Amino acid sequence: MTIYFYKVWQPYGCFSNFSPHGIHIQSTYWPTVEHYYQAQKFVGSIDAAIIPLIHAAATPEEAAALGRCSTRQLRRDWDLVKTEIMREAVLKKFITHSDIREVLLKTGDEILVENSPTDSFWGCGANRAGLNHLGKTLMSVREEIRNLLSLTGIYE
Ligand SMILES: Nc1nc(O)c(N)c(N[C@@H]2O[C@H](COP(=O)(O)O)[C@@H](O)[C@H]2O)n1
Repeated sequence: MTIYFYKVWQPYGCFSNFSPHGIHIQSTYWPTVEHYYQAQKFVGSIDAAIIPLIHAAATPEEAAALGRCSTRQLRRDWDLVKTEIMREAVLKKFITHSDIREVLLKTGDEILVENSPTDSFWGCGANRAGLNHLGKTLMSVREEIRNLLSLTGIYE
């Protein structure tokens, strides 16, 4: 059975990057993965001044709106690095928060799909044929955590 998720208040909402699960990365605390991901778009760009505003955004929706502003210049390598940046943040989220780690592990080998009607890169898009990179990232993180647990048990 494929598991579809999207909004935080829907089933499996903890898989959304908008879920309220903070992460520490390189000594900085980010309130959600979405805050971190949107801010990384501007590292090293001439519009890097937006980063503290994204960091301070009251909600992930606000962080996303700031990061999606089309008049600002993204870092040049964004398309090359964004999937690895996302993977690092999502892995950190599920290593940090044991309750949602259990939810992820309990999905077994089910296919996970971000059911975004508007995003066919991170999600499946309106026709459900999109690339689903967030779902793929979650499945890869699930596998990595499973392997880490079986080797060391360090997250117990
Ligand atoms: N608009 C919106 N609402 C949500 O609740 C979402 N989960 C998403 N998807 C996330 O948006 C991010 C991609 O943003 P960019 O298009 O690269 O600015 C990514 O975290 C998706 O999972 N969107």
